Amino acid sequence: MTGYKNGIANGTNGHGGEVNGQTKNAPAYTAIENSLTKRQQSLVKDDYHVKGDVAFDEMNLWNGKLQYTNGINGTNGVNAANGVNSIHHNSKESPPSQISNFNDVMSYSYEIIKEIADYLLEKTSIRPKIGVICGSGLNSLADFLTQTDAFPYESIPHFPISTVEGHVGRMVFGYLEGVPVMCMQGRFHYYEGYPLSKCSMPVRVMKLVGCTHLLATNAAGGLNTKFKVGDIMLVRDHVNMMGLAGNSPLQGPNDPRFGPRFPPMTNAYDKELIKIAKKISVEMGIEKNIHQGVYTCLGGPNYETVAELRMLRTLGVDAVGMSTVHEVITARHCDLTVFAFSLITNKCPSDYDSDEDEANHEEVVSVGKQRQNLCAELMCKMVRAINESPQCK
Ligand SMILES: O=P(O)(O)O[C@H]1O[C@H](CO)[C@@H](O)[C@H]1O
Ligand code: HPA
Repeated sequence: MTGYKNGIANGTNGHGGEVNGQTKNAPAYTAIENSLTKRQQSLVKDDYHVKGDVAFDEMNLWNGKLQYTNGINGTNGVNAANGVNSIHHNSKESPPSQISNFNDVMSYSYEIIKEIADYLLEKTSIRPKIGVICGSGLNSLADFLTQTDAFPYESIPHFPISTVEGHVGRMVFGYLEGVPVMCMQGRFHYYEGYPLSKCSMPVRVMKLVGCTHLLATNAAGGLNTKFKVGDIMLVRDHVNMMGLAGNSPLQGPNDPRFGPRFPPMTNAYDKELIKIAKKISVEMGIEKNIHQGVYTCLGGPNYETVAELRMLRTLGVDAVGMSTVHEVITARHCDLTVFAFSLITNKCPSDYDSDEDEANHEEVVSVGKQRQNLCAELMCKMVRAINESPQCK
Protein backbone atom coordinates (compact mmCIF):
# COMPACT_ATOMS: atom_id res chain seq x y z
CA MET A 1 0.00 0.00 0.00
CA THR A 2 2.71 2.45 0.93
CA GLY A 3 4.51 1.34 -2.17
CA TYR A 4 1.78 2.65 -4.36
CA LYS A 5 1.28 5.75 -2.39
CA ASN A 6 4.93 6.68 -2.25
CA GLY A 7 5.67 5.56 -5.73
CA ILE A 8 3.00 7.38 -7.60
CA ALA A 9 2.68 10.31 -5.23
CA ASN A 10 6.40 10.96 -5.39
CA GLY A 11 6.26 10.74 -9.10
CA THR A 12 3.39 13.08 -9.41
CA ASN A 13 4.77 15.60 -6.97
CA GLY A 14 8.19 15.59 -8.42
CA HIS A 15 10.22 14.30 -5.49
CA GLY A 16 12.59 11.42 -5.76
CA GLY A 17 11.36 8.39 -3.83
CA GLU A 18 12.60 5.32 -2.07
CA VAL A 19 12.08 2.15 -4.01
CA ASN A 20 9.64 0.42 -1.78
CA GLY A 21 6.60 -0.51 -3.81
CA GLN A 22 5.74 -4.16 -3.59
CA THR A 23 2.08 -4.60 -3.01
CA LYS A 24 -0.91 -4.03 -5.17
CA ASN A 25 -3.82 -2.57 -3.38
CA ALA A 26 -6.74 -0.84 -4.97
CA PRO A 27 -7.58 1.51 -2.06
CA ALA A 28 -4.25 3.25 -2.56
CA TYR A 29 -5.67 4.33 -5.86
CA THR A 30 -7.88 6.84 -4.12
CA ALA A 31 -4.90 8.40 -2.38
CA ILE A 32 -3.17 8.76 -5.69
CA GLU A 33 -6.26 10.06 -7.35
CA ASN A 34 -6.53 12.75 -4.69
CA SER A 35 -2.99 13.84 -5.36
CA LEU A 36 -3.80 14.63 -9.00
CA THR A 37 -5.22 17.88 -10.24
CA LYS A 38 -8.84 17.87 -11.38
CA ARG A 39 -7.73 18.07 -14.99
CA GLN A 40 -5.38 15.11 -14.60
CA GLN A 41 -8.16 13.11 -13.00
CA SER A 42 -10.60 13.78 -15.79
CA LEU A 43 -8.06 12.98 -18.49
CA VAL A 44 -7.25 9.74 -16.83
CA LYS A 45 -10.81 8.75 -16.07
CA ASP A 46 -11.87 9.34 -19.64
CA ASP A 47 -9.66 6.51 -20.72
CA TYR A 48 -9.19 4.19 -17.77
CA HIS A 49 -11.82 3.10 -15.36
CA VAL A 50 -11.08 1.99 -11.82
CA LYS A 51 -11.82 -1.62 -11.01
CA GLY A 52 -10.61 -3.23 -7.76
CA ASP A 53 -7.60 -5.39 -8.31
CA VAL A 54 -6.87 -4.25 -11.85
CA ALA A 55 -5.98 -0.84 -10.47
CA PHE A 56 -2.38 -2.08 -10.62
CA ASP A 57 -2.27 -2.08 -14.39
CA GLU A 58 -4.37 0.94 -14.78
CA MET A 59 -2.21 2.99 -12.49
CA ASN A 60 0.74 2.18 -14.67
CA LEU A 61 -1.16 3.39 -17.68
CA TRP A 62 -2.10 6.44 -15.68
CA ASN A 63 1.41 7.58 -15.19
CA GLY A 64 2.35 7.04 -18.79
CA LYS A 65 -0.71 8.96 -19.78
CA LEU A 66 0.14 11.80 -17.42
CA GLN A 67 3.62 12.11 -18.74
CA TYR A 68 2.38 12.40 -22.24
CA THR A 69 -0.76 14.33 -21.84
CA ASN A 70 0.15 16.74 -19.13
CA GLY A 71 3.71 17.25 -20.06
CA ILE A 72 5.02 16.03 -16.72
CA ASN A 73 8.46 15.42 -18.07
CA GLY A 74 12.04 16.31 -17.35
CA THR A 75 12.65 16.22 -13.63
CA ASN A 76 9.07 15.52 -12.70
CA GLY A 77 8.83 12.92 -15.44
CA VAL A 78 11.78 11.05 -14.07
CA ASN A 79 10.31 11.04 -10.63
CA ALA A 80 7.02 9.92 -12.03
CA ALA A 81 8.90 7.06 -13.59
CA ASN A 82 10.45 6.27 -10.23
CA GLY A 83 6.98 6.13 -8.87
CA VAL A 84 6.03 3.42 -11.31
CA ASN A 85 9.30 1.70 -10.91
CA SER A 86 8.82 1.58 -7.20
CA ILE A 87 6.03 -0.87 -7.96
CA HIS A 88 7.78 -3.02 -10.50
CA HIS A 89 11.38 -2.21 -10.56
CA ASN A 90 13.65 -2.82 -7.64
CA SER A 91 16.84 -3.05 -9.66
CA LYS A 92 19.68 -0.69 -8.87
CA GLU A 93 19.73 0.61 -12.40
CA SER A 94 18.05 4.00 -12.68
CA PRO A 95 15.47 4.67 -15.34
CA PRO A 96 16.52 6.98 -18.15
CA SER A 97 16.10 10.68 -17.50
CA GLN A 98 13.73 11.15 -20.43
CA ILE A 99 11.08 8.49 -20.55
CA SER A 100 10.09 7.99 -24.15
CA ASN A 101 7.16 5.62 -23.79
CA PHE A 102 5.20 3.37 -21.47
CA ASN A 103 7.45 0.36 -21.80
CA ASP A 104 10.44 2.19 -20.35
CA VAL A 105 8.83 2.46 -16.99
CA MET A 106 6.79 -0.67 -16.87
CA SER A 107 9.14 -3.59 -17.09
CA TYR A 108 8.99 -6.05 -14.22
CA SER A 109 12.12 -6.29 -12.10
CA TYR A 110 14.07 -9.50 -11.65
CA GLU A 111 12.94 -9.58 -8.03
CA ILE A 112 9.26 -9.42 -8.94
CA ILE A 113 9.62 -12.17 -11.54
CA LYS A 114 11.49 -14.25 -8.97
CA GLU A 115 8.70 -13.66 -6.49
CA ILE A 116 6.19 -15.00 -9.04
CA ALA A 117 8.38 -18.00 -9.85
CA ASP A 118 8.94 -18.77 -6.15
CA TYR A 119 5.21 -18.48 -5.47
CA LEU A 120 4.46 -21.08 -8.15
CA LEU A 121 7.30 -23.38 -7.11
CA GLU A 122 6.06 -23.30 -3.55
CA LYS A 123 2.54 -24.28 -4.63
CA THR A 124 3.49 -27.16 -6.93
CA SER A 125 6.01 -29.96 -6.76
CA ILE A 126 6.24 -30.11 -10.57
CA ARG A 127 9.55 -28.79 -11.93
CA PRO A 128 8.93 -27.98 -15.61
CA LYS A 129 11.52 -28.16 -18.34
CA ILE A 130 9.39 -26.73 -21.10
CA GLY A 131 7.13 -23.68 -21.13
CA VAL A 132 4.18 -23.99 -23.51
CA ILE A 133 1.99 -21.11 -24.74
CA CYS A 134 -1.43 -21.99 -26.15
CA GLY A 135 -2.70 -19.83 -29.00
CA SER A 136 -6.24 -18.68 -29.79
CA GLY A 137 -8.55 -21.68 -30.08
CA LEU A 138 -5.69 -23.91 -28.94
CA ASN A 139 -6.23 -23.52 -25.21
CA SER A 140 -7.42 -27.11 -24.99
CA LEU A 141 -3.83 -28.18 -25.63
CA ALA A 142 -3.45 -27.73 -21.87
CA ASP A 143 -6.12 -30.38 -21.35
CA PHE A 144 -3.65 -32.99 -22.57
CA LEU A 145 -1.50 -32.45 -19.47
CA THR A 146 -1.74 -35.01 -16.67
CA GLN A 147 -1.35 -34.68 -12.87
CA THR A 148 -1.99 -30.97 -13.18
CA ASP A 149 -1.74 -28.05 -10.78
CA ALA A 150 -3.59 -25.08 -12.31
CA PHE A 151 -3.29 -21.44 -11.27
CA PRO A 152 -5.82 -18.91 -12.56
CA TYR A 153 -3.92 -15.78 -13.53
CA GLU A 154 -5.81 -13.68 -11.01
CA SER A 155 -4.45 -15.90 -8.22
CA ILE A 156 -0.81 -15.39 -9.19
CA PRO A 157 0.85 -12.33 -7.66
CA HIS A 158 1.64 -9.52 -10.11
CA PHE A 159 0.05 -11.37 -13.04
CA PRO A 160 -2.09 -9.60 -15.64
CA ILE A 161 -5.45 -11.10 -16.56
CA SER A 162 -6.36 -12.61 -19.92
CA THR A 163 -9.20 -10.77 -21.66
CA VAL A 164 -9.48 -12.45 -25.08
CA GLU A 165 -12.13 -15.01 -26.00
CA GLY A 166 -10.47 -18.36 -26.57
CA HIS A 167 -7.84 -17.62 -23.89
CA VAL A 168 -8.78 -19.29 -20.60
CA GLY A 169 -6.35 -17.47 -18.33
CA ARG A 170 -4.55 -20.14 -16.29
CA MET A 171 -1.02 -21.36 -15.80
CA VAL A 172 -1.18 -25.14 -15.77
CA PHE A 173 1.67 -27.28 -14.48
CA GLY A 174 1.63 -30.96 -15.38
CA TYR A 175 3.12 -33.70 -17.52
CA LEU A 176 3.02 -34.26 -21.27
CA GLU A 177 4.39 -37.60 -22.38
CA GLY A 178 5.84 -37.88 -18.89
CA VAL A 179 7.77 -34.62 -19.31
CA PRO A 180 7.17 -31.85 -16.73
CA VAL A 181 5.84 -28.70 -18.43
CA MET A 182 4.12 -25.45 -17.56
CA CYS A 183 1.49 -24.25 -19.93
CA MET A 184 -0.03 -20.82 -20.42
CA GLN A 185 -3.67 -21.46 -21.19
CA GLY A 186 -4.12 -17.98 -22.60
CA ARG A 187 -1.55 -15.36 -23.42
CA PHE A 188 -1.39 -11.56 -23.20
CA HIS A 189 -1.58 -9.35 -26.26
CA TYR A 190 -0.49 -5.78 -26.87
CA TYR A 191 -3.99 -4.81 -28.01
CA GLU A 192 -5.37 -5.76 -24.59
CA GLY A 193 -3.58 -2.67 -23.30
CA TYR A 194 -0.49 -4.36 -21.89
CA PRO A 195 2.98 -3.16 -22.89
CA LEU A 196 5.05 -5.77 -24.72
CA SER A 197 7.28 -6.35 -21.68
CA LYS A 198 4.20 -7.32 -19.71
CA CYS A 199 2.80 -9.51 -22.51
CA SER A 200 5.98 -11.57 -22.46
CA MET A 201 6.74 -11.38 -18.72
CA PRO A 202 5.52 -14.99 -18.14
CA VAL A 203 8.34 -16.23 -20.37
CA ARG A 204 10.81 -14.89 -17.80
CA VAL A 205 8.80 -16.66 -15.11
CA MET A 206 9.26 -19.88 -17.11
CA LYS A 207 13.00 -19.24 -17.13
CA LEU A 208 13.21 -18.66 -13.37
CA VAL A 209 11.04 -21.68 -12.70
CA GLY A 210 13.72 -23.73 -14.48
CA CYS A 211 12.50 -24.21 -18.05
CA THR A 212 15.13 -24.60 -20.76
CA HIS A 213 12.71 -24.43 -23.70
CA LEU A 214 9.75 -22.41 -24.94
CA LEU A 215 7.17 -24.06 -27.19
CA ALA A 216 4.85 -21.33 -28.50
CA THR A 217 1.74 -21.86 -30.59
CA ASN A 218 -0.51 -19.32 -32.26
CA ALA A 219 -3.38 -18.87 -34.67
CA ALA A 220 -2.39 -16.91 -37.76
CA GLY A 221 -3.64 -15.73 -41.11
CA GLY A 222 -1.99 -17.42 -44.08
CA LEU A 223 -0.31 -15.02 -46.53
CA ASN A 224 1.58 -17.69 -48.43
CA THR A 225 -0.76 -18.82 -51.20
CA LYS A 226 0.38 -22.44 -50.72
CA PHE A 227 -1.08 -22.51 -47.20
CA LYS A 228 -4.56 -23.88 -46.62
CA VAL A 229 -6.80 -23.28 -43.64
CA GLY A 230 -5.95 -25.94 -41.02
CA ASP A 231 -2.31 -26.26 -42.14
CA ILE A 232 0.54 -25.77 -39.71
CA MET A 233 3.50 -23.47 -40.28
CA LEU A 234 6.68 -24.22 -38.36
CA VAL A 235 8.07 -20.79 -37.59
CA ARG A 236 11.50 -20.51 -39.18
CA ASP A 237 11.90 -16.79 -38.52
CA HIS A 238 9.96 -13.64 -37.82
CA VAL A 239 9.75 -10.05 -38.98
CA ASN A 240 9.39 -7.88 -35.91
CA MET A 241 7.17 -5.15 -37.33
CA MET A 242 6.58 -3.58 -33.93
CA GLY A 243 10.31 -3.69 -33.20
CA LEU A 244 11.05 -2.03 -36.52
CA ALA A 245 8.71 0.73 -35.37
CA GLY A 246 10.64 1.09 -32.09
CA ASN A 247 8.62 -1.06 -29.70
CA SER A 248 10.33 -3.96 -27.96
CA PRO A 249 9.69 -6.12 -24.88
CA LEU A 250 13.34 -5.47 -23.97
CA GLN A 251 13.00 -1.70 -24.02
CA GLY A 252 14.16 0.05 -20.86
CA PRO A 253 16.97 -0.76 -18.44
CA ASN A 254 18.54 -4.16 -19.12
CA ASP A 255 18.99 -6.59 -16.24
CA PRO A 256 21.95 -8.82 -17.15
CA ARG A 257 20.60 -11.53 -14.87
CA PHE A 258 18.10 -12.18 -17.66
CA GLY A 259 20.41 -11.61 -20.62
CA PRO A 260 22.57 -9.20 -22.60
CA ARG A 261 21.65 -5.67 -23.64
CA PHE A 262 21.89 -6.54 -27.34
CA PRO A 263 20.80 -10.15 -27.89
CA PRO A 264 21.22 -11.65 -31.35
CA MET A 265 18.14 -12.97 -33.16
CA THR A 266 19.63 -14.71 -36.19
CA ASN A 267 18.94 -18.14 -34.72
CA ALA A 268 15.82 -17.35 -32.76
CA TYR A 269 14.02 -20.54 -33.80
CA ASP A 270 16.02 -23.70 -33.17
CA LYS A 271 17.01 -25.38 -36.46
CA GLU A 272 17.32 -28.86 -35.01
CA LEU A 273 13.84 -28.73 -33.53
CA ILE A 274 12.40 -27.66 -36.89
CA LYS A 275 14.12 -30.65 -38.53
CA ILE A 276 12.67 -32.93 -35.86
CA ALA A 277 9.19 -31.45 -36.38
CA LYS A 278 9.42 -32.16 -40.11
CA LYS A 279 10.36 -35.79 -39.41
CA ILE A 280 7.48 -36.05 -36.97
CA SER A 281 5.08 -34.68 -39.58
CA VAL A 282 6.14 -37.49 -41.93
CA GLU A 283 5.54 -40.06 -39.18
CA MET A 284 2.13 -38.50 -38.60
CA GLY A 285 1.37 -38.60 -42.35
CA ILE A 286 0.67 -34.86 -42.43
CA GLU A 287 3.75 -33.64 -44.29
CA LYS A 288 1.57 -32.04 -46.98
CA ASN A 289 -0.07 -29.89 -44.31
CA ILE A 290 3.16 -28.76 -42.70
CA HIS A 291 5.16 -25.80 -43.97
CA GLN A 292 8.03 -23.70 -42.78
CA GLY A 293 7.84 -19.94 -42.90
CA VAL A 294 8.16 -16.45 -41.57
CA TYR A 295 5.68 -15.09 -39.02
CA THR A 296 4.98 -11.49 -38.19
CA CYS A 297 3.13 -9.87 -35.31
CA LEU A 298 1.13 -6.70 -35.74
CA GLY A 299 -0.34 -4.70 -32.89
CA GLY A 300 -3.98 -5.49 -33.72
CA PRO A 301 -6.73 -5.81 -32.72
CA ASN A 302 -8.02 -5.02 -36.20
CA TYR A 303 -7.15 -7.45 -38.95
CA GLU A 304 -5.15 -6.15 -41.90
CA THR A 305 -6.12 -4.19 -44.96
CA VAL A 306 -5.45 -5.65 -48.39
CA ALA A 307 -2.67 -3.11 -48.92
CA GLU A 308 -1.02 -4.12 -45.64
CA LEU A 309 -1.27 -7.80 -46.52
CA ARG A 310 0.32 -7.14 -49.91
CA MET A 311 3.13 -5.24 -48.23
CA LEU A 312 3.74 -8.06 -45.74
CA ARG A 313 3.83 -10.61 -48.55
CA THR A 314 6.39 -8.47 -50.39
CA LEU A 315 8.48 -8.41 -47.21
CA GLY A 316 8.62 -12.21 -47.22
CA VAL A 317 6.06 -12.87 -44.49
CA ASP A 318 4.12 -16.14 -44.73
CA ALA A 319 1.74 -15.82 -41.77
CA VAL A 320 0.43 -12.91 -39.76
CA GLY A 321 -0.80 -12.71 -36.19
CA MET A 322 -0.75 -10.50 -33.10
CA SER A 323 1.50 -12.41 -30.69
CA THR A 324 4.55 -14.68 -30.28
CA VAL A 325 7.32 -12.38 -31.61
CA HIS A 326 7.80 -10.52 -28.32
CA GLU A 327 7.59 -13.80 -26.39
CA VAL A 328 10.31 -15.30 -28.56
CA ILE A 329 12.53 -12.22 -28.21
CA THR A 330 12.14 -12.40 -24.43
CA ALA A 331 12.86 -16.14 -24.48
CA ARG A 332 16.01 -15.78 -26.56
CA HIS A 333 17.17 -12.88 -24.39
CA CYS A 334 17.17 -15.24 -21.38
CA ASP A 335 18.58 -18.10 -23.45
CA LEU A 336 15.56 -20.35 -23.73
CA THR A 337 15.60 -22.57 -26.81
CA VAL A 338 12.53 -21.82 -28.93
CA PHE A 339 10.20 -23.87 -31.07
CA ALA A 340 7.00 -22.28 -32.42
CA PHE A 341 4.24 -23.18 -34.80
CA SER A 342 1.27 -21.32 -36.28
CA LEU A 343 -2.06 -22.91 -37.07
CA ILE A 344 -3.33 -21.25 -40.24
CA THR A 345 -6.88 -20.35 -39.29
CA ASN A 346 -7.79 -18.14 -42.25
CA LYS A 347 -6.45 -17.16 -45.64
CA CYS A 348 -5.44 -13.55 -46.11
CA PRO A 349 -6.85 -12.00 -49.28
CA SER A 350 -4.49 -10.44 -51.79
CA ASP A 351 -7.03 -8.41 -53.76
CA TYR A 352 -10.22 -6.47 -53.21
CA ASP A 353 -12.34 -8.92 -55.23
CA SER A 354 -11.23 -11.95 -53.23
CA ASP A 355 -13.87 -14.59 -52.45
CA GLU A 356 -12.34 -15.17 -49.01
CA ASP A 357 -14.54 -14.23 -46.05
CA GLU A 358 -13.23 -11.32 -44.03
CA ALA A 359 -11.08 -12.49 -41.11
CA ASN A 360 -13.01 -12.92 -37.87
CA HIS A 361 -12.14 -14.26 -34.44
CA GLU A 362 -15.01 -16.79 -34.34
CA GLU A 363 -13.53 -18.52 -37.36
CA VAL A 364 -10.05 -18.36 -35.84
CA VAL A 365 -11.22 -20.04 -32.62
CA SER A 366 -13.36 -22.54 -34.48
CA VAL A 367 -10.50 -23.70 -36.76
CA GLY A 368 -8.33 -23.96 -33.64
CA LYS A 369 -10.86 -26.29 -32.05
CA GLN A 370 -11.18 -28.39 -35.23
CA ARG A 371 -7.40 -28.88 -35.39
CA GLN A 372 -6.72 -29.17 -31.67
CA ASN A 373 -6.05 -32.92 -31.75
CA LEU A 374 -3.59 -32.59 -34.59
CA CYS A 375 -1.82 -29.69 -32.87
CA ALA A 376 -1.80 -31.59 -29.58
CA GLU A 377 -0.24 -34.64 -31.22
CA LEU A 378 2.49 -32.52 -32.77
CA MET A 379 3.04 -30.74 -29.48
CA CYS A 380 3.27 -34.00 -27.48
CA LYS A 381 5.74 -35.51 -29.93
CA MET A 382 7.82 -32.32 -29.88
CA VAL A 383 7.86 -32.27 -26.09
CA ARG A 384 9.15 -35.83 -26.09
CA ALA A 385 11.79 -34.94 -28.70
CA ILE A 386 12.87 -31.84 -26.77
CA ASN A 387 13.18 -33.89 -23.61
CA GLU A 388 15.48 -36.28 -25.44
CA SER A 389 17.59 -33.46 -26.91
CA PRO A 390 21.07 -32.83 -25.46
CA GLN A 391 20.11 -29.39 -24.02
CA CYS A 392 17.50 -31.01 -21.82
CA LYS A 393 19.78 -33.67 -20.38
O1 LIG B 1 -1.75 -15.25 -31.51
P1 LIG B 1 -2.92 -15.88 -30.85
O2 LIG B 1 -2.96 -15.60 -29.39
O3 LIG B 1 -2.99 -17.36 -31.12
O4 LIG B 1 -4.25 -15.22 -31.44
C1 LIG B 1 -4.47 -14.73 -32.76
O5 LIG B 1 -5.85 -14.71 -32.92
C2 LIG B 1 -6.38 -13.43 -32.52
C3 LIG B 1 -7.15 -12.85 -33.67
O6 LIG B 1 -8.15 -13.68 -34.09
C4 LIG B 1 -5.19 -12.57 -32.19
O7 LIG B 1 -5.00 -12.54 -30.80
C5 LIG B 1 -4.07 -13.27 -32.89
O8 LIG B 1 -2.82 -13.01 -32.31
N1 HPA C 1 -4.36 -11.50 -38.97
C1 HPA C 1 -3.85 -11.23 -37.74
N2 HPA C 1 -3.95 -12.06 -36.73
C2 HPA C 1 -4.58 -13.22 -36.92
C3 HPA C 1 -5.13 -13.57 -38.14
C4 HPA C 1 -5.02 -12.65 -39.23
O1 HPA C 1 -5.49 -12.90 -40.36
N3 HPA C 1 -5.67 -14.80 -38.01
C5 HPA C 1 -5.46 -15.19 -36.73
N4 HPA C 1 -4.79 -14.23 -36.08
